[in-house]
Amino acid sequence: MAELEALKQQAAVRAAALVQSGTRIGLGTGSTARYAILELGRRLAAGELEGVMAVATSQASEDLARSLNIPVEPLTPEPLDIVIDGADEIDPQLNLIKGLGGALTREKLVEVQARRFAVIADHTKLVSRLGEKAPLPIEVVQFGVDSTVERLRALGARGELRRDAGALYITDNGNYIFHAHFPENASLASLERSLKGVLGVVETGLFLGMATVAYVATPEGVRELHAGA
Ligand SMILES: O=C[C@H](O)[C@H](O)[C@H](O)COP(=O)(O)O
Repeated sequence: MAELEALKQQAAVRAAALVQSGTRIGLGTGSTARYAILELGRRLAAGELEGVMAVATSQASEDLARSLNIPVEPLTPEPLDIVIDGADEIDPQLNLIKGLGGALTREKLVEVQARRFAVIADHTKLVSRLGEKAPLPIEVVQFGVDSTVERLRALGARGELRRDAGALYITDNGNYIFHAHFPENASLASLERSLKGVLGVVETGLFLGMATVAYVATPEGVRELHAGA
């Protein structure tokens, strides 16, 4: 476990080194993104970086950034120079499953505006096919959730609403999360289109064609991955 934490940190530090003074950055969410935020805070405090502005993908990341004196602003239509975030699964095309930390909607809203979206992870997140290990988190509105879940099941989804310590998990946006499994042969693009068409679905954790680079830490070092390479 301690070894995986060290790997996450190595990937995060590598990506945080890409951030330059005076740029607009997006801060991801989760245990790996947390290391990147800590490293950015360290670089700012050390005077290696100045004049950066950040947009956070969750309240937790915003709170951490503020505690490190990283200036945080709301998301505006202005592009972000770089966004650094973790992932739950990464396929060879750098398509991702994200959202096991519950932040998928804000993450997608921020990452779609990134000039560069750097994914950071340890090697256990690499898969040959999305859905191999992780469920797909789907954010759904609370009102009428049983009806929305029924519509998801009609599309072939198996799974359950996420619960933490017995209670339904509520996102920063006040919604629930459904953790879904789909048949192995589902095409990712058509699955995404179908899910986005389901009444009651706010957003899915499929991040297709969005990542520009991935830094994946292995016991042999940090690998820099590009789509299809
Ligand atoms: O909602 C959470 C995010 O998508 C995370 O980036 C993702 O779950 C990976 O988190 P971790 O780095 O903790 O494995």
